[in-house]
Amino acid sequence: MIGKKIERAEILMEALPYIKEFYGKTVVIKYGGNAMIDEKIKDEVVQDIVLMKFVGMNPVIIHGGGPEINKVLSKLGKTAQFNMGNRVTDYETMEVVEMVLAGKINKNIVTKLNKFGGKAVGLSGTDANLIVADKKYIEKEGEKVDIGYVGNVKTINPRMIRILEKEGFIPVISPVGVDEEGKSYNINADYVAGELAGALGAYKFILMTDIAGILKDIEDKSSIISEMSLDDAEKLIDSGIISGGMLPKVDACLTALKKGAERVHIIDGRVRHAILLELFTDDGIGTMIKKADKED
Ligand SMILES: Nc1ncnc2c1ncn2[C@@H]1O[C@H](COP(=O)(O)OP(=O)(O)O)[C@@H](O)[C@H]1O
Ligand SMILES: CC(=O)N[C@@H](CCC(=O)OP(=O)(O)O)C(=O)O
Repeated sequence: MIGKKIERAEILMEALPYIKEFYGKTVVIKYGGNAMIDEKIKDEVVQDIVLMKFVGMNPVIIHGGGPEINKVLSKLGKTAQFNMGNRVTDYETMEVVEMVLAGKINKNIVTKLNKFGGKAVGLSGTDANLIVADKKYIEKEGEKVDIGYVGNVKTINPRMIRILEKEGFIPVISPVGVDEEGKSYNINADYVAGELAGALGAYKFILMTDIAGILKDIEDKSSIISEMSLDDAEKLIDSGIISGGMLPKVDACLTALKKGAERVHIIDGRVRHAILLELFTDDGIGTMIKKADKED
């Protein structure tokens, strides 16, 4: 299978015609917790990202870490609870979320990028007010449900990202937002990534998860849809084919496209060299969503 044996150098040979097209362009990569299965795969992912930087692209990483948060909560005797894809976040949970995301996971990715020759800087939404948030409520049967310290992205202030990009750094961002009073909020990393990709006008927005892409039939891996328009994606949501954990992802993709990103891709981050294969091979490995059918 493509992706199993092919090595970075071979992919790069295929990538050569694309490299000029990507030069100086921002590529936002959402690295989901379920795609971070082991240190070896993580090492390979970060090496591919360093390579992207070396050939002139500007990768910006926004990471998740849901499974790791669950692990720490369970050690503290707390049960993880979700409502419409959002973790119900009381004060103690918020402290854990911030420690795990902005502390453990962020620093793990930054350290790896630096170890493999990149210059990475870790940020959370509180740094330079990068992600300004307000409290999110869930609407259920006409009622507003309070789910604690969970935020909506209100504004993205991308100035710090631009400064870091210009100086050759790779920004690594945790999905923690801050409000005007300095209160921290937990935000689903897919949503933050979509808003960030939109605000940065990303040339590519890549979501790395633990499934091949958008499937017509969730039981059948071969039913992957390799390309679709924004309208197609909205129809698949309405028909219920896109559901569960895929919903916030596709929502994030649509936000990114509507707010300024050019192309979005959903890929299986556990596949070796998944990002390079998606960007630099004609067929790609996942699902690409673009604004309209007419575009090339
Ligand atoms: N049409 C679809 N195609 C692919 N996956 C889907 C679809 N509809 C629902 N899903 C579900 O979405 C899940 C991906 O979301 P999730 O597990 O929350 O990812 P992550 O942890 O990376 O944020 C898949 O594992 C699958 O169960
Ligand atoms: C509000 C909310 O649900 N926040 C998420 C933030 C982390 C995340 O999104 O991580 P993944 O990308 O690995 O799922 C959480 O607490 O799990």
